Amino acid sequence: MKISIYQMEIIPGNPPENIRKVHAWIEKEVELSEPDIIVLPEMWTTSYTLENIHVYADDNGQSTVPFLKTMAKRYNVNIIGGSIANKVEGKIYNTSFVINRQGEVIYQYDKVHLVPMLNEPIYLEGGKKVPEVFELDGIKMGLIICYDLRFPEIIRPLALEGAEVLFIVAEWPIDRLSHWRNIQITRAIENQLFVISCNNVGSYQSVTYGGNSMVIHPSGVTLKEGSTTDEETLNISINYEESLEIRHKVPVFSSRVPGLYKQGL
Ligand SMILES: NC(=O)CCC(=O)C(=O)O
Repeated sequence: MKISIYQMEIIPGNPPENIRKVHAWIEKEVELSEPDIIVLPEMWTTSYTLENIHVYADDNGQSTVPFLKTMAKRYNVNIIGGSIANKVEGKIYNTSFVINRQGEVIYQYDKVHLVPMLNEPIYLEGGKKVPEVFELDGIKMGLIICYDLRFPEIIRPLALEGAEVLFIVAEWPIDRLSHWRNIQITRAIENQLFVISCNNVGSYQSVTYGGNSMVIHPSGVTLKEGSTTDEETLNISINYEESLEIRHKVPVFSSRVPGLYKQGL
């Protein structure tokens, strides 16, 4: 499975220009690398321009989703569509869309945990459903959005339901880069799955975003990592079945004692 990750410098508050930028990147990337999956960052049409997000938000994804569907179908590629500010019935969600090679939206997720450090709860509405497993090319996967990474309770069920790959789309600030890197490695090890993340670079107002998009093997080894400051593309080919080998060697899942664990906390 070949994956291309766009560690993008997002133009703040300019959805049409960001769509043009992603369009050009996809065209070039498909020709160069022929990926099976491409991955975009969180809030890639606007960045965290939250004071004006009601102006920039996409109404029910109607500008962004048809664009992503066209790209997927035209280039025969699956798309983990980062996330966008998505206005639904007057509320704005941080929503991710997953599109298959046929150009169909096969999964949609509204970010559940809104990040107080970026004032997200003031401007956005949290999702009401935890992430679920979806399939691309017959492989089970999960997807979370940035701050969700700090909540292992929504990631474990994905692994228990068979996800072998976890995508993280993010706009993670440079100030907490060590958390970003270390928690991802921990999630890969504890859940014995591939972690594939896409962060942005660049700054908006006083926040600088820290890149370091990552691909982590289920053993915890970092296979690929972006720079902290530069817009770039990460290309990697993974064999998702290696997660099964790791699960066989260190059988964490069969050692679990769920009957003893506290529910609902
Ligand atoms: N965009 C985000 O959710 C940022 C998360 C963050 O800054 C943190 O968890 O720290």
